[in-house]
Order: sequence, then C-alpha cells, then structure tokens
Amino acid sequence: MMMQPGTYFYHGHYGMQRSAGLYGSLIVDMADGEKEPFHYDAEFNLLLSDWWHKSVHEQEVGLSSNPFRWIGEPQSLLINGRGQYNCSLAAKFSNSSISQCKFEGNEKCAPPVLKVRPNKTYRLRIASTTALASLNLAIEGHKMVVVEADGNHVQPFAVNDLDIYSGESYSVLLKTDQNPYKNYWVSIGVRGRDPKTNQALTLLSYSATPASKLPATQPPVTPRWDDYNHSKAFTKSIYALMGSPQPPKTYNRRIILLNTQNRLNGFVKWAINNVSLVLPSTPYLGSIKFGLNNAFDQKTPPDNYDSSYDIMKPAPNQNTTQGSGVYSITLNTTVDVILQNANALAKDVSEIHPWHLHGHDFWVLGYGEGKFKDGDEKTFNLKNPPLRNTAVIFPFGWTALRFVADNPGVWAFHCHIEPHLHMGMGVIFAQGVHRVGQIPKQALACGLTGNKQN
Ligand SMILES: O=C1O[C@H]([C@@H](O)CO)C(O)=C1O
Repeated sequence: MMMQPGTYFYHGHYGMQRSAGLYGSLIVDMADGEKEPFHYDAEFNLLLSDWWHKSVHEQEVGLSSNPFRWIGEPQSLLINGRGQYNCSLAAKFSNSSISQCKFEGNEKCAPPVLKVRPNKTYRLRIASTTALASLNLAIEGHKMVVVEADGNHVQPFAVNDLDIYSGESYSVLLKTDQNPYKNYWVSIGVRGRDPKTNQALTLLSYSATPASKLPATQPPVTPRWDDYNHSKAFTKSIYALMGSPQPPKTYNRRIILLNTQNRLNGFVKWAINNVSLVLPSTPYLGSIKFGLNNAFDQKTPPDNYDSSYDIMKPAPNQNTTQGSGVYSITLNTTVDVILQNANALAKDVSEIHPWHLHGHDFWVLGYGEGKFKDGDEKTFNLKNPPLRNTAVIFPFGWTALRFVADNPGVWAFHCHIEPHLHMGMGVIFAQGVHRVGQIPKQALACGLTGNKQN
C-alpha cells in the first residue's frame, strides 16, 4: 500500500488496549526528491494521551456492569507517554493544593523539553491517542501556523491555541522569534468535559537558556471546557490546501447516523440508529469473504432514524437493540454520512464525539446546529473541504462527511473515545470484499474461520 506522507499513530484495537498504552507514533516522510509545500528547519513529535490509575481490565468490567461504573476523568495527561500525577510543574501558578514537581533532569516521568534555537522554524507534529480527553494545546508567547491535519495539507492559518480530539493529528509551524533568554510554557488542558485533570506542561526552551529555568509567568490557561464556540471557530477554520483532491459533486447514498446513549436491560450503552455495536468473535473480513452467514447477525442497520425523534431531549424510550452493525456499500460509490448528535441519557447533556473512519479519508463538508434537515446540504462546502480521517460532532449538532468507497475491505467507523466504542458506539462499512486477495492467516485465526485457507 502507498502511504501518504504525514503524521499518524498506530494502536491496539482489541478491547481497550489503547487505553492500556498500546500505541506509538507513525511518521511517514516525503519520498526522496519530493518536498512539503512549507519550509521548516527541524521537527518535534508530540503524541498526547491520558492515563488512569485503575487498570484497563477494571475499567472494562465497570463499563460492562449493572450498575454501570464510569471510568471517570484521567489522573494524568501524558506527552510522549510521560506525565506527573500529584505534583505539577506549574503548581505554584495553578492550584496551591498540589506541590511543585522537583526535577533534577532525566527523570522517567519528566516531559520532553523542546530545545530550540532562535530565529528558526520548527514543525511540531501533534497527535492525540487519548482514551477520553479532548485537548487544547498552547505555547506561551508563540503563534502556531496549522499546515497539516490527519496526513493532509491544509490552507495554513495561525492560532494561539489548538484543539485536538482523540484520533486526530496536526502539524503546526512555530517561529522561535521571542526573547531567547527566557523559556516558555507548553500547556495542554482538557476540553469538552468538566476537567478534573491537571494540565500537562513542558517547556519550549531556547538554546541560550537552561531548561531548569522555569518561566516566572503563568502557563497559558486552557479555554473553558464548555466554550464550544472556541472549538467550533478552530474546527471551521480548517480548509484543504489549494490543489487538494476535491469531493465528487453528488453522492450515491446518504446514511444518517443518530448518536444516542441508551439502556439495555439496565446496562448503559451507546447506539447508532438504535443499534449498539457488538463485535462478533469471528472477524468480519473472513466471514463475509467466505459467506459464513451465521458468524454475525445479518440484519442490515437502518440508513436513517425516525424523523419524529427529538434530539434536544432525553429519549422517551431509552432502550436500544444490539447488532453487528454492517452496512454493505457498493464498491466505488460515493457515500454521504451525516452524524447526528443528540441529548444523552441525562437532561441537557450532549457530548463531543470524534468519529474515525478506517481505510479512507473523507471530506468534511460541514457542521450544523440541531437536527440535519432537507436543504442543509446547500450549506456544504464542496470547493475546499478538508480531507481527514477523524471529525467531531459537537453537542446537539451534526457533521456531514463524504467519502468514496474505493478500498475493498471491512472498515470500522466509530467514536474514538475508547469507553464509548466499548459501549457500542460504532458501525461497520463492508465494500468489495470479493476483491480482497489473500487474507493473512492470523486474521482468520479465531472463531468460525479458525481453520480456513484462502
Ligand atoms: O459514556 C459515558 O457515561 C458517562 C455518563 O454519561 C454516565 O455515567 C459519561 O460521562 C460518558 O461519556
């Protein structure tokens, strides 16, 4: 497979392996002789994540229990797998009840310091593999120019801070044009949920200044967690770089996916068009290729939801069904997906969900408030929508995506919040499976395909 140059990461996808720490960065460089459409002198790579003290096993058991036990907010935010718990680099500025971390240098938990030379341009590659947290990153005294999103070039734009949701990646350019005799805070905080987690902090440290010299200033303050206008303003500033592939002008099939939080015999679930995803024990690819119809439930999930459903209120009937969630898509057709957010179980609550598609990029055609309705497609951006593989839905809103089903296989499309996927928040797109060649033996090893050859 041809890999598109850019900033990516990999992770385990079985159970909640990603929450347990099974992930890493994956950077694809430009081919020899090819150049990025922007210049930089050096780069840093920041993979962001969140961390709980409770084991992932205990988290999974809690989520699958009746009564339901939610995982709560993370104990730490991590930068390249490193973070602090009961001390903070910036304790004296942020919260007097926590103590200031004392670093001697080279501690395992110490975050990586970004050591820079003055008057250079640095590329920061930033990716988020958090289990839950939506994040905001800011660098004291420095603007960032966004140039890449999920491996695709975007129209450069300058920001003071950047929102990043689980599953996403960005590259930003940073000019080291400030006083080189000072160090500057790099701060990461939680967005979209009432944060109970300390900021993650590290330093942008100019070569003339030792990293041990902490700034005397307050680290950048993360925008209020529920200031969604701030998040929307950032998200809606992202456009494809001129010359990027444009979307087809029309679609063959439109699938509207209602996102709801539900109950099932007292268990708490998430469901899409009232189907809560349960992954079968036989992997889909082999069972579909070999026509093993009893390997998973063959019921086709609906392409839409009941038009009388009031997305602004808790559902009158909170029950959901469960299923294998497989949408069969005709190969090489254009599919529009409208992700429709709604009120969760509790009154006046609707959360952010970053949706991630395997096997494809999609164009993000637009966002809207309330319920998607006929005529809203007139607001779609068909000229320069960004190509991405992850896009958020905001509380009580919708997000419209378009993709061409040109990659034979079986692909998950799911909320990238790990506990939400575990609770059923995803669907499956199957396309052109007869065109898939040899399936690796390991991918047939379990369930009904256990002794299949192909
Ligand atoms: O899926 C979730 O469950 C909890 C809460 O809704 C019920 O405890 C929460 O904050 C989620 O995101």
